[in-house]
Amino acid sequence: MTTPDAPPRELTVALLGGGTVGSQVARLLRESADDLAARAGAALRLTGVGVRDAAKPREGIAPELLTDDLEGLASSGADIVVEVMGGIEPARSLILAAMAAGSSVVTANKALLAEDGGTLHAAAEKHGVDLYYEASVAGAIPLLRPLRESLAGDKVRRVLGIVNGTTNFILTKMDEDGADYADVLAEAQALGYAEADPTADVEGYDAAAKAAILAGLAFHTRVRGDDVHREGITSVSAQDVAAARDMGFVIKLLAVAELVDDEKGVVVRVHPAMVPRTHPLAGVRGAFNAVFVEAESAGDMMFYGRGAGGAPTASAVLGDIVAVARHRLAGSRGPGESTYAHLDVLPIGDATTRYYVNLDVADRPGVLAAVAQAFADNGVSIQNVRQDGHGDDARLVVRTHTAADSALAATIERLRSNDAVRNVVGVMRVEGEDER
Ligand SMILES: NC(=O)C1=CN([C@@H]2O[C@H](COP(=O)(O)OP(=O)(O)OC[C@H]3O[C@@H](n4cnc5c(N)ncnc54)[C@H](O)[C@@H]3O)[C@@H](O)[C@H]2O)C=CC1
Ligand SMILES: N[C@@H](CC=O)C(=O)O
Ligand code: NA
Repeated sequence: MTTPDAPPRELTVALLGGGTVGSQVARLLRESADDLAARAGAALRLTGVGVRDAAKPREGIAPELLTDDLEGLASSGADIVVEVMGGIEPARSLILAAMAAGSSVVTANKALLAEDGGTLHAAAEKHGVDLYYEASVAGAIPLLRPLRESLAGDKVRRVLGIVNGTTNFILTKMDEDGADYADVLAEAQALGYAEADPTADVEGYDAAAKAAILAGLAFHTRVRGDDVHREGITSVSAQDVAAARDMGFVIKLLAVAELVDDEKGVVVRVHPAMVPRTHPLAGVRGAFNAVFVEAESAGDMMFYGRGAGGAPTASAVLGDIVAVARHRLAGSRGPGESTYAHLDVLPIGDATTRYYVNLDVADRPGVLAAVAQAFADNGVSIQNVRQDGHGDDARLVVRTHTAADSALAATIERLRSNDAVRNVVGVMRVEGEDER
């Protein structure tokens, strides 16, 4: 390959964070310097890497670049400040200080964007700088720019997918190897997929933050992480995984954001769901992510790729750095926040989906009819029932047609109060059956 002519200018880059992602960003800035300069239109010079312990050597980062003075680095007036440290504070203050000093910001921090993205966007607007965050959702996969730019002329109705690599890695190993949850989590941590506190992954907070960001971009409204209905995977047992497998399903942690109520509101939810093994999401294994976007004119689209890990995430960060660099050279900015739609974020009860309900019931006449009545009285239509007797008890597995979450919740409450229902063994939403 020929080496391009030396670019006429230099832009400075300050890096806040030198961990899994930051170290890969530093490596790519160094190893791909010539290509990046040719693409951006200026050389990109790394001026410093902010870390907790600047005395600790980091492979691939020159020791003189390391600093624990993150405030000084953030407000140094670098052309681009890259925040890959994570957490709410001091990341938020450092980003705001960087913008006040005239720097454009690239961040991978979904927790912060979902908590207080409005403040960051307002500051970017005020100071006339860019705020880019492709790495914050679905790692390497180009997803936010397509939503923010390519689909700006369409109307998105639904976004559904797997957006957390750690939990998908865990669920895949549980499904394929019958692996133990704790061992798999440790492996995901060692591979650099998990958050600093992996509770964020396994309890669904990370996916909820990403769902909030996706919903905001897809529907031009503001959604915060706290608005998202969230259930993690900690209550998914090996038995649940095996039962799903027996029925031809796989359990995935899904993030769903959809327009509801005649498009007056949105429901945004993160929870484990059973997906048919024939569905494309079932084949998304390990730390890969996949997101379906349903838009009015475009129809259905699927975005697939690596959702976690140092190098894949750094790829998305570098893409943003080049975009932001081009804007600075042109004296322009990318698109700002678009929240003109002001949609209500509605409760989970307004969501509609199918369900799988697993019950232990007394094996005596009339029980099946009573169970069916509980569903019927709450307007939940049964798709099929499987009954296996064992001793005095019977196991009933009920699959429903599409129903409101509130109706299903009322049905379960009614079943729990029925003496003949000894135990509600499992309740799980079923997604992706319609496409079969
Ligand atoms: N690891 C991954 O696969 C992905 C991570 N992200 C996001 O990227 C960001 C960074 O993630 P990782 O690199 O995995 O984290 P990490 O824990 O490996 O690295 C964090 C870095 O920031 C520094 N840091 C953190 N808090 C600091 C403080 N208060 N003062 C000084 N230095 C501090 C640490 O010293 C370390 O160098 C997070 O926002 C994470 O959510 C996004 C997509 C994927
Ligand atoms: N912990 C996250 C990292 C990427 O966003 C995940 O597992 O997906
Ligand atoms: Na992405």
